[in-house]
Amino acid sequence: MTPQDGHSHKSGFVSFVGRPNAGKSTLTNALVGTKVVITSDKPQTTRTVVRGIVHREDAQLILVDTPGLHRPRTLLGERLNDLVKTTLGEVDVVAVCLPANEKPGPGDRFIVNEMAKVKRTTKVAIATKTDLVTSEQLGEHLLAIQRLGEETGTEWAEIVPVSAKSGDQVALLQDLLVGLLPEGPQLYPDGDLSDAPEEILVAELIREAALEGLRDELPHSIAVVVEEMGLREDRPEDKPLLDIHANLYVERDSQKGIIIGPKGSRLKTIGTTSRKQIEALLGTPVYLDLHVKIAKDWQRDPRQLRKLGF
Ligand SMILES: Nc1nc2c(ncn2[C@@H]2O[C@H](COP(=O)(O)OP(=O)(O)OP(=O)(O)O)[C@@H](O)[C@H]2O)c(=O)[nH]1
Repeated sequence: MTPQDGHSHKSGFVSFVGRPNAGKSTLTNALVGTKVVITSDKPQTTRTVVRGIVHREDAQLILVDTPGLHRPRTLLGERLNDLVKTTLGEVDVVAVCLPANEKPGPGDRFIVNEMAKVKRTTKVAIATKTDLVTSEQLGEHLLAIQRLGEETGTEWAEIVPVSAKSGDQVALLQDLLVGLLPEGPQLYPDGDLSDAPEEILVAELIREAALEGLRDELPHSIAVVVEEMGLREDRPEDKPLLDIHANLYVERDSQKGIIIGPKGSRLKTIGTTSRKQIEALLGTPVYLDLHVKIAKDWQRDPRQLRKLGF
């Protein structure tokens, strides 16, 4: 955190939100550039998925995904909404992408409203795709963004116009985002990371359903791993079915009994509840095959922890 040469190092998490096609992925790639890692399944917490990491001498900027916010209309119930809010609360900066060639609409307002509810996270507005508009139109757009902030009670730390396509202002945006991060050490080593964000979200939804109504130390003893996930073959195109095989790990036999419940009733509820949420999140009917297993004292065993995704 305080290297000998006196320069501070910053690190932190930034989440790009915005409705579909707002330009989040393109901007992520533009920021991350070619020399660094894109997409990984390494969760900061169990709720966030790393999309890309910007490695700099002075900072590490970790771009993470916010599940749920992309598809507000298919969200089911409050739990998924809570999931979104928790995720936004866990990052340092949340940046909403608002394409310059479209007027901010109800979808944008929904997202900015959700952002406004999360007090501690710094909020940034990014006007994307600036190459598609004239400077006059861009001026209008920036004013509209400012108004959207005022109307929703959102305080923008920055409003930044950028074109990921032409590269215009991308470096400036990177500097501004780094400037908003707290001091901190490098959090991720360089290296290849694979992409499995949906498995992690699915595991998290199952874990949440399993935690419902549990008290004391048991919640910390639960981990969920999605072993397999794939569309079932031989299904008609308009009737897809997603097969998910997942294991729910507990530490002790007695905990297994609690999770399963009388005649399997609790496990059944966990399966039904989480299946509905997964279907809402992924937009596909799901067949969920869920098993409870014992991983003895997994919290104290680094190898097991790694296997369980921690
Ligand atoms: N002209 C122009 N087009 C862009 C720019 N950024 C993104 N696009 C285009 O806009 C479309 C959507 O971009 P994405 O980056 O996939 O948007 P997204 O927000 O990640 O979309 P979802 O994954 O659906 O949430 C693509 O066709 C991009 O090529 C830009 O700076 N300028």
